[in-house]
Amino acid sequence: MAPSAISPEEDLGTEPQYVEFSHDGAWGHKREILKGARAKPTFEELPVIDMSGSFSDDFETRLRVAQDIARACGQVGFFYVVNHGIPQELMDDTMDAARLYFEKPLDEKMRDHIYKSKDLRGYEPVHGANVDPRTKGDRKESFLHNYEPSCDPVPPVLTEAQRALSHQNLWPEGDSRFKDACFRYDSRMVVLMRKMIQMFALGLGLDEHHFDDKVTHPLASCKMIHYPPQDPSVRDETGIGAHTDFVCFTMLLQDDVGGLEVLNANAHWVPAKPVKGAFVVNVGDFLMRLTNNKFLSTVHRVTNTSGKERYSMPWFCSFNLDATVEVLPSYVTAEQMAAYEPITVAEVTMDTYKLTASEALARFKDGSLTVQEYAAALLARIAARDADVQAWAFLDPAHVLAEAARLDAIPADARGPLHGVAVAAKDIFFTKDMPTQFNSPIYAGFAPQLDASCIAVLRDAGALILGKTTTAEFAATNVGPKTKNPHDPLRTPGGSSSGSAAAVGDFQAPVALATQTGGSTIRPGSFNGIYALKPTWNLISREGVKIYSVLFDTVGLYARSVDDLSLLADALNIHDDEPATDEFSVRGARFAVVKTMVWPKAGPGTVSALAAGVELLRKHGAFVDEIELPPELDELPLWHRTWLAAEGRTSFLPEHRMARDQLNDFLVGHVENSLGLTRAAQVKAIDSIAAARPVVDAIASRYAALLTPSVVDEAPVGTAFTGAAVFNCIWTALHTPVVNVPGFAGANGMPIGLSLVGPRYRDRHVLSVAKAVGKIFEADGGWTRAV
Ligand SMILES: O=C(O)CCC(=O)C(=O)O
Ligand SMILES: [Fe+2]
Repeated sequence: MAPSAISPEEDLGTEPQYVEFSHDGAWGHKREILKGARAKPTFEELPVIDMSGSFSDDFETRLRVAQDIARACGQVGFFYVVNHGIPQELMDDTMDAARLYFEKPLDEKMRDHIYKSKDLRGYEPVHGANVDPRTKGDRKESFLHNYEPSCDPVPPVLTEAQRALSHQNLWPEGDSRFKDACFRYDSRMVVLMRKMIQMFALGLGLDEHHFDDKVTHPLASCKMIHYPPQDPSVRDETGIGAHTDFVCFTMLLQDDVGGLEVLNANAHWVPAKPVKGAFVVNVGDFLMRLTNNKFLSTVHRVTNTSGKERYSMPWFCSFNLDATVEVLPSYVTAEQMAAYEPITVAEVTMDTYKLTASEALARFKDGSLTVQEYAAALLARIAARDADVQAWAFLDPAHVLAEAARLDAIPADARGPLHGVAVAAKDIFFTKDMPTQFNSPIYAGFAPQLDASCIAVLRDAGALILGKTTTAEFAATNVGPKTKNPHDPLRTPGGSSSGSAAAVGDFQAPVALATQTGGSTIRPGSFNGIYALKPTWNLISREGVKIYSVLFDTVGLYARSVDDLSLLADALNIHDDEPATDEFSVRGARFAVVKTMVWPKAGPGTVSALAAGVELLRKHGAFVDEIELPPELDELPLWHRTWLAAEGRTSFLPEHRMARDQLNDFLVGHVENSLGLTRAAQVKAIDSIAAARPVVDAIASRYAALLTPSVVDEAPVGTAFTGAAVFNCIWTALHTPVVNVPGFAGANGMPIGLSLVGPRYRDRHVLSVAKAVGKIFEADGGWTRAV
């Protein structure tokens, strides 16, 4: 059957039919269409409530209005209010301001795009939103701004914390008339909102002022909407898909065109016909929560088949961002327990981009977040930070949102274990839907139509591949791409997985794919203050990843929590022989600190981080031995370098032949064997490494993990040089699993991590150790994440 967003009650057969809608921010709720004998008593029109009595000095008069409102909220969830005190002229002027705004050329409006604002304020073009995932998007453009305390006739006094929470608007540049018009309207609407809240309180049997202190600086926003006419024969497009409003309640101003429809209990659509001078008021999800479902957050939609342009302006009302929404005690009974946990407005509306992958996944599962909302929050974060961080080699927001809509449309029981988890991929992993260019001019515009093996596995598990992140050329040089360290834009994020580490460190993606041939996963992990896993070599397939060294290249992972690394490890089928314990205990465990043969290179930051790490482990009841690797392994770094040159000589031959002048000198040197290395020396190097592996495995097996530096020091200043990999290439050559654990700080406050190392194929064990150790290092290591 062709998808249909319009009039689902047509073609009713004997099978039950449903209307689907989005509720509490998630699509997939449904209500059965009931006809004839099965129909329940329900509303067929929306009540009109005269507000004039609410302004009376007489309590009984106010109470009567409040009771009318409460009745409407309980039976319909929608009503008109007239005599509300907002002058008609002000309504008309604000509508005119909206019309004028939408008449501007698209490219001008796109300068105000919501993705340029961290709080998703500003302009959203036609099809930018897609409430009903069966359609190609909402046929509407809108401009969203929130009420600003400065236009409040009762200006709130905000604490520092409240100011930090508040949402920032994005106003069109050089258009103060538009902004002034919005402020004039808001300064009256916020007063009406407070009056309405008092009526709700009274109607709910509470003191009239019960909620007053929750609306002193409310989260209130005004969305100006323009619905261009839609073609009635186009079935996969609608004005706005069926939904309930997320907020406490909405006060909607609409023009005389019509098109808003409200779903009654029989799943029939009742038109909310335009009534001159009236607001259409509807209950939102928060008010439904407060009243333990007594007030109805009613489903509604807009289809504009009038042939005319339609304009509307919902004013969305919620409590203060730091106010708690909890079920009113008077609505909890022995028969009816509280249906909702207490939650602050901020918790439900903000900082979605900060969720870890595991947290986001839990919210997709409980239906409180859609992948589309999550993707939009990440895109907004990216838009707000991209000029400073520049982590992306390729990112197409429209494609990300389309993918998110596709994922939202998957029925709950068919969703994968990584459903909706957003993954950033270093631009050396092939992606079938995005270019893959290795930061090499030779491959400009290159777009293999195939996913790298691990991308295919992640996608199959339901991951949302966000985009491609910057890399050093072919992930094979120390020359940084454009990317800056999110903790200090004057410093390198490290390399070669520069963009992946910076994106995760900057909350632009919860997790990312990296690779390591020398120190390309662990070093940026340390520089950006995140967890990094370099698994046992070839545990994650490298098929579809540009090759530097077959024997060293290792696919790695980034996250801001060990749980997220484990989540990815599950999806990538990474398992030890013996299942790792969930609750590894540092107390009583034995660690070995290994300074390694390159310790003289350690800077003051790493010297003190390692000392602090040892002290913290001991303080928490661990035994820490100080050990040395056997002296016959002293040449490991040299062997690594020698063998790498052998493989580089092979790997970059095509580029050398095709475009030598566009290839980095270091890689040209590989192909031309500029170091004059003999094959005999290279064979000896790799054989010596191979012989060292079981030796080091045996040492590592005696301990919970080896503790060793991740870096020389904090990220150096400048972005041209990505830093030294001396502390990493040893473990890359040895193929051992390594986890960078953040928590320490250098002389300039930049993050420094330490590496935990285990024997080969004990990756899950090392992760479980890293989880326990990470808690300690993050709590007391001296560095806290603040970007
Ligand atoms: O435009 C309308 O009439 C309704 C808009 C709406 O429901 C919304 O933006 O939530
Ligand atoms: Fe709505």
